[in-house]
Amino acid sequence: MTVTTGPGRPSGGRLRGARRPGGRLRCFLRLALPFFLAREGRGAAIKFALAFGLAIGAVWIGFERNAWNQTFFGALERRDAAAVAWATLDWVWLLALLVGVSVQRAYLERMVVIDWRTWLTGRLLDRWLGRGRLWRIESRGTIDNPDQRVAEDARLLADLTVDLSLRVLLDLVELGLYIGVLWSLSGTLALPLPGGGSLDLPGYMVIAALLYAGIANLVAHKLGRPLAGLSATQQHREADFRFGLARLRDVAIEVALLGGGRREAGLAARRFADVRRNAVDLARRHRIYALFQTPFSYTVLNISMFVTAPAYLAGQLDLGGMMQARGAFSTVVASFATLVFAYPKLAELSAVLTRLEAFDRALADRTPRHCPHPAGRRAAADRLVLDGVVVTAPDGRPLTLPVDLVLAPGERVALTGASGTGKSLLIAAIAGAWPHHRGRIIHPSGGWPPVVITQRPYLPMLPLAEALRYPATDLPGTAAEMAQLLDAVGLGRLIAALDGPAHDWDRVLSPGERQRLALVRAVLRRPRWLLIDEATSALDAASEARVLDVLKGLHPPPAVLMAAHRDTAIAACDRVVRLSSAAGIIGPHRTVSVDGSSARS
Ligand SMILES: Nc1ncnc2c1ncn2[C@@H]1O[C@H](COP(=O)(O)OP(=O)(O)OP(=O)(O)O)[C@@H](O)[C@H]1O
Repeated sequence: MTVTTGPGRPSGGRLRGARRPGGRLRCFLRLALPFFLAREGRGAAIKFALAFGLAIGAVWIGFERNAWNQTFFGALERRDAAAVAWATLDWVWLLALLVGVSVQRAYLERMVVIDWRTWLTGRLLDRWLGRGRLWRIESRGTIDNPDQRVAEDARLLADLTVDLSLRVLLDLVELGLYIGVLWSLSGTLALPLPGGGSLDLPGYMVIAALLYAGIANLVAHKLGRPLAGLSATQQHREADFRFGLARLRDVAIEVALLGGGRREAGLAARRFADVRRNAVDLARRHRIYALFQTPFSYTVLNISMFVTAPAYLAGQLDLGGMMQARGAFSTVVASFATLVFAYPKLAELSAVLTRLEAFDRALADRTPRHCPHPAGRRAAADRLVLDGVVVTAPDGRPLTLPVDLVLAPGERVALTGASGTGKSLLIAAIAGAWPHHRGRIIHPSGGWPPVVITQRPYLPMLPLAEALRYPATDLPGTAAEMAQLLDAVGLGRLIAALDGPAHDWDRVLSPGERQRLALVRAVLRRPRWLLIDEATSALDAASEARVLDVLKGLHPPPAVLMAAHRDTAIAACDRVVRLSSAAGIIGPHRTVSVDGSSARS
């Protein structure tokens, strides 16, 4: 037995778009560290190390190709045909090696992305769909499109982190390798001073390369900073647009009957206009960025010529040496200016982490599925007790007046009240799915959690027998029992479909048929506590009578709390609790027995 009390106002309102310093990095570490400690992560780490090793191999080949400049151009300068021919053969061999290494490296890199994404997706799914968080997050409405954060943001995070981390590591290796080469080729430049004399500048090419790349990094940061915010908005609007389209499939029949196709096209076009508007802003910012990045990329080689020319003119380098120094200079600049080339992707990564950070915080909600808090208060007997329970909206606004109720095993109580008085939410609160309530809900010690039948039952796209066992996979109910129950509720024609193919049952069955299947499913679970939310509202009188007969004939009889409007359903219960909305009727709730006498509950 456990007691639940409402947690009061949610703190979820801060989640949308909230940012905290270092939050993105912490969020990344929270997601990444457990992966590398898990078995899958260790396998991926080995693949990453191999990909990195191959990438270093490619750097080494590049290094050899750079040294090849010296050999080839030296031979050319000496007009040594044989040496030129050998150098050409070397070039072919290095190229073949480079192709092999690069292809295998790209493959391993993709495999690491797949492993990382698989683990990440599984973890996000487990956390999102576990402990009743799916509904809690949905009911607060503070996280937009969580489905797309699992599908799209996890994919982007895996892609971008593997790509960027490999790139940064390689840049560091290249930088270390080529700085030494460039330093040794630079020699010492004697800078003439205005008052006569000169200033000796050792390793001047290294200093020039680092200065040049450092300034480029600063400019890249200045110009690229707005890209992160624009990328986040783009991902958000794309997700809204996709969700709107996907939702249309669920309401296709209603849209068709209402003749709403054109209007829906207009609404979708309006959402797409939001996508487009931000995409244009993003494209403009990319253009500004490219106005800097493109000339930077194209001019690195030329600049390297101007920087290395003084050493050639001073006779410190021959032509081959100058060509080698030129290659080394470009590589040092390109590796040190890693920000310039990676900024657009870094901005995208930052946007993804901003979205995942808010999601991650919502997923950190530790409210237990069925017994929020405080646990430990015991009921005197095996009963469900509601003590002054007020159901509230997520913002704390009361939706009902205080409800007192005691439900004993085997009892059947009807919950009535005008539409919108909070019957469904009270049932959800008792079941632990609606955390917004005050007062105490004391759960019974045995047979809890209850089995709940909702007004619009959900049947997963599985073969019918499996859909009837959902969410369990191995209920004790046999095929014969299922068939008997289907027959009892007037759905004998579906017996043949029990082990047939999966269908989208929401589409191929009527609401009344789905309600009857939901009752069969609940009975198969042999409930001790049954919460029913207008589960016969779509049935004709005869079908409803059959369903109520099944309910009354259960042995041992479960305790039933049934939200109902119809007299027939109410008559099947021992007592009635009438609910009034907090905004409507003022006065105490009354428990009324069906024979007409009434008593304070
Ligand atoms: N997520 C929500 N946030 C805020 N208010 C909500 C939310 N869900 C429902 N409500 C409001 O709570 C009130 C009670 O809703 P509920 O569905 O429990 O009524 P009900 O008595 O079951 O109605 P009906 O008999 O029509 O099924 C309604 O006024 C509804 O607008």
